Amino acid sequence: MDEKDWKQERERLNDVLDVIDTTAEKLQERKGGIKDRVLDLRKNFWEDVTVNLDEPDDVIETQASLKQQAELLSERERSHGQLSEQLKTLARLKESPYFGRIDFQEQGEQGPDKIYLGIASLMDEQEDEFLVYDWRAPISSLYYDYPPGPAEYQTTEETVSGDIKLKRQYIIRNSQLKGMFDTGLTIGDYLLQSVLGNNASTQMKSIVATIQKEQNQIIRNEKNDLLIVQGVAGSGKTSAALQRVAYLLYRYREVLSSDNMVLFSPNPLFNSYVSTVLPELGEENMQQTTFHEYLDQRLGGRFDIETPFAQMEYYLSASQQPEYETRVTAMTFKAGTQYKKLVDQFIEALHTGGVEFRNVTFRGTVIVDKESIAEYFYGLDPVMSLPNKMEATAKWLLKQVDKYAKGQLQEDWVLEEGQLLEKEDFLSVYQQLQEEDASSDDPYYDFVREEELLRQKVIDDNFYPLRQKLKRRRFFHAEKTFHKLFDAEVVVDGVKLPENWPEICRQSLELLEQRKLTWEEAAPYLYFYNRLVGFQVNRSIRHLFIDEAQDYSSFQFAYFKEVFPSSRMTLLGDYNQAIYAHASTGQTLLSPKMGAKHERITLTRSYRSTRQIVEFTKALMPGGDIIEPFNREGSKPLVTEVSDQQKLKQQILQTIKGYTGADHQTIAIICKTMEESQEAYQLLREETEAKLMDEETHTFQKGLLVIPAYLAKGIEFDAAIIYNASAAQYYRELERNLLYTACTRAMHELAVFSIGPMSAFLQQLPEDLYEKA
Ligand SMILES: Nc1ncnc2c1ncn2[C@@H]1O[C@H](COP(=O)(O)OP(=O)(O)OP(=O)(O)O)[C@@H](O)[C@H]1O
Repeated sequence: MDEKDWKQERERLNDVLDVIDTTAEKLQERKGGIKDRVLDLRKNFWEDVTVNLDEPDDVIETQASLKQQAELLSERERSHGQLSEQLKTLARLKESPYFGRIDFQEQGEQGPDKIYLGIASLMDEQEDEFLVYDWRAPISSLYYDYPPGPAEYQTTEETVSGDIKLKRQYIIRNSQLKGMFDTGLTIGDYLLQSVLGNNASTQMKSIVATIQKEQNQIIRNEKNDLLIVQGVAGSGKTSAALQRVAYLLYRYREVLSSDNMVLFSPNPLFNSYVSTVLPELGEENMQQTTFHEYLDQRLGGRFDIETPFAQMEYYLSASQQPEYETRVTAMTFKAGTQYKKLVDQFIEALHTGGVEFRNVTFRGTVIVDKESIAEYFYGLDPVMSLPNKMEATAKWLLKQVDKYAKGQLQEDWVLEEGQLLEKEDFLSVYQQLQEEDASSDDPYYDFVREEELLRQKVIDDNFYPLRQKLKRRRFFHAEKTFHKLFDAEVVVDGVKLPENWPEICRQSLELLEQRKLTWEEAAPYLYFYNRLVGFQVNRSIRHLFIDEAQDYSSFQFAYFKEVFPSSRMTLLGDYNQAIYAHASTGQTLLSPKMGAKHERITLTRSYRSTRQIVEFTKALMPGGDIIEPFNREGSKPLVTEVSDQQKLKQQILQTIKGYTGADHQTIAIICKTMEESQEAYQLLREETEAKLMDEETHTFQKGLLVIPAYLAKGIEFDAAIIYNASAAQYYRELERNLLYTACTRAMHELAVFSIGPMSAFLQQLPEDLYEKA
């Protein structure tokens, strides 16, 4: 690239910056004008409305006038809001107007078009030419998908073919052109190198300038309702998912908003970690939640729901406890399709009998007893669905309650309670009397009518909670009905039950009776409950994203499909990072055998860690040879065996010192469990400023952190220290995955310690992959 190129590019950049400035000035002026008008409108709102309530026609006219005025005001307020958004985007563009360019010669056209790509589009002052194209525009996909040479892109109407003559990248910071280079096949290894070489951040960054071709396939994917992404650790799954949200918001901006999208993420810490990416791109964040939060909203009032982390903690550290094996088998079995089949069969059987009902009582008197409810329920047309039967029964019961309530009107207690009503209630009775125009000349009539109204008020108030309960289907006992699933006499047809099913049943009942819902039972129970009363279907969600999808069970997935029937789904995950007990059977949502019709994209390139760290971590996994490191050099991981905890402490302190000296700003000591994290924290707290991260931690900070591996999921650190990767700690297959997950959090440095002999997973690694201390 010669001086002439630099001169031209600098001049162009200055021209674009001028346009940004003038556009911003114009918008600012318009915004000021609108603001004045909004203030005026608010001030004079009532003066500009004709208020006349004399005749019915006048009332209608007044209403129309009010509506018109309110619409005008909100329309102005909206344009004011939109202008503010546009100004924010311009401010972001000014900082760095574009990051790439392609010169594209369309077939049959003369001379190539210069297409500059940025985070938003910008037009020239005459508004007839794009100075910058939004990275999500159809033509921009050329930049991500092709090296120079023949290329094509898809618009909504057609495929446009041509030739890319040039592909160039820019580094523009603070409105200054700091660097540029022409690239070949991949989008500048150089730029990617420099981005990936930076220190880890406590917030995820947008990757629009360096999206890789295979990631672009995920971002712009529109073919299937179900997209499954299996990507190795650090391959950019989460990054691609977030850019995909931004892309969809752009592509369907007329019909889709951030409220129509939801991301299920592994933990609240992760939620805050990714929360800045979309705002950085000028988009609002989608809804974000965790599955536990979601279940807790639905069932939290009735049960104490175990968190997935508590389940994991139990799985990893309670092996000495009685009944451990039973519980672990339950974790696996209840996550799978066989258990779903069992629950489905159980629900089917409830069509003919088995639902437990409650007496409907009022002040200790049974209005309708449970036997009569059962008789009514099971007397309904057998072809009706269970939710319809529930609805019909609720209606019938409400009628019975109404009848009973009428009968109570003249009872003494009603009058007695009437005396205790609040002043406001008397006032409202009085007002009602006046409205009825009943305050006749006959004082006796007034007296009688007043008492009647007071009695009615007492009855309404007293029966309100009961009516609400009936509407919420509390006339049947969901929990007791569910307990029957674990009764010996449940008939199962074609379900492969685990050998220790009787023990599982006993344990399940014990837990349920204490109102404890284990993590493996939570989704099945909610599914069961909804099959009885009807699913609260959410049709407003159009796109559902599930990150770390390998951690969800097929039962949970089945639940998602019921609740979000109108939603497209993107599942992203890595089966090598499956760490929950149910994955021990080898089946996860990402397994190639997934039944539903779907498209599958596999990412094998790992961007997060240095080549040396990737070579080390890939060797930990069977089949890991498909993992390709991105070429970024660093030092080999360090593996150290020590004899006891005091030696471990010395070594870790020394390693931390080295890392801090090398300017690494986020250093994580990753432990197997929370229990071990507490131990590590106690060991180091006096000599360091370590912070302990737990389930309750919602934001992640710089510095030295002590964290269990399952909370570090999805997050990355400049340097990772594995606290104790000993043979005693990591030996089961899922612990291999846990160790892999922990090690793959490191971007630049990795140190693995072990008290006593190291885990067999490490022992089998070729020795040239690490330095041994
Ligand atoms: N195209 C890219 N350009 C720049 N950085 C990238 C790109 N793709 C991925 N990265 C970086 O690689 C790191 C890993 O990305 P991300 O967290 O999205 O991966 P992941 O597949 O979700 O990882 P894991 O499964 O290990 O949690 C991040 O720092 C991300 O910014």
